[in-house]
Amino acid sequence: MTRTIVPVALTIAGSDSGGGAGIQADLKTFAFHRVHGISALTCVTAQNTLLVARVDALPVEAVIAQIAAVVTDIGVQAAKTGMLLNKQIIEAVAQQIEVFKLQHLVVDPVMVSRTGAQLLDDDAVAALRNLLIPKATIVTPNRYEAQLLTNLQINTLDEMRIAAQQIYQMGAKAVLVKGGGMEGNLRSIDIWFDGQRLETLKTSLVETKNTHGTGCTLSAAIAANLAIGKDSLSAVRQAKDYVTTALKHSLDIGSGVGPVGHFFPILEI
Ligand SMILES: Nc1ncnc2c1ncn2[C@@H]1O[C@H](COP(=O)(O)OP(=O)(O)OP(=O)(O)O)[C@@H](O)[C@H]1O
Ligand SMILES: Cc1ncc(COP(=O)(O)O)c(N)n1
Repeated sequence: MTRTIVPVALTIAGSDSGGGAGIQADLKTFAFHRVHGISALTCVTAQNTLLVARVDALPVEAVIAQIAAVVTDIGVQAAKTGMLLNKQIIEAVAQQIEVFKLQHLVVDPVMVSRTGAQLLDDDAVAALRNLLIPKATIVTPNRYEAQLLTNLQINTLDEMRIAAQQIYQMGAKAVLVKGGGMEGNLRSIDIWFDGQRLETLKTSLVETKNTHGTGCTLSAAIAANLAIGKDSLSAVRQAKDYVTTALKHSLDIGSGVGPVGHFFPILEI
């Protein structure tokens, strides 16, 4: 029997019981890209389209064991981090990335949910900045996260550009400052900086309130594209197109902020 060769991507993130963000969004996104998804769960949220009712962290040892189990046996072409919740988990994840020399790493510095809940402890921001961002192939802060990382106020495209350049100095190979949390037309514009190229990436603006999971979906799609072998900027451009399509097919479920439609309708790649 011949072995099927399939690209593999790892997500290290939290569970969203509502199925719109976190591990659930990541695995759907990997599957859409025909990449086999493997996962290490960091925490379990009781969450819906309205709120995050509760968060339970997994023991650090459980996070370490999951990463070790999948990486040592299955192997991985690209990885992403999402909700890491606390300093201890960030330290353990950073260490595992080093031990297993994980390449093609997308760091999504998840801090607050679309419904306003805090998803990262206050004392964990420094650990994220010092331990994880320097290991990132691409780091993908949204407006709020970029503000917290840089201590800048970000209201304009130029301020997004300045933030991207400052975050680049923290050691990531490339930075994508996302515009979803900006006002008006800036919502569909992201800024890319890799030390040389400062690019403005723009897609059509989708008018929908159902934007839950856009950031998780984007970083997972970037990781999937890296696992397939695309270069970083092409991986980001194609991932952004995928998120735009998923937003156009977002799901009006629940009574709050619904999720993007990862598969609806089933789209051709
Ligand atoms: N209304 C929109 N129309 C088109 N693109 C959008 C819209 N809102 C967000 N995006 C795009 O979605 C991607 C994710 O950006 P966003 O700033 O929403 O991330 P985020 O805040 O981390 O998401 P999350 O909701 O998962 O926390 C970016 O490429 C952004 O440009
Ligand atoms: C487990 C988990 N991970 C990430 C997010 C951020 O996504 P959003 O900002 O769309 O709520 C979330 N709400 N839950």
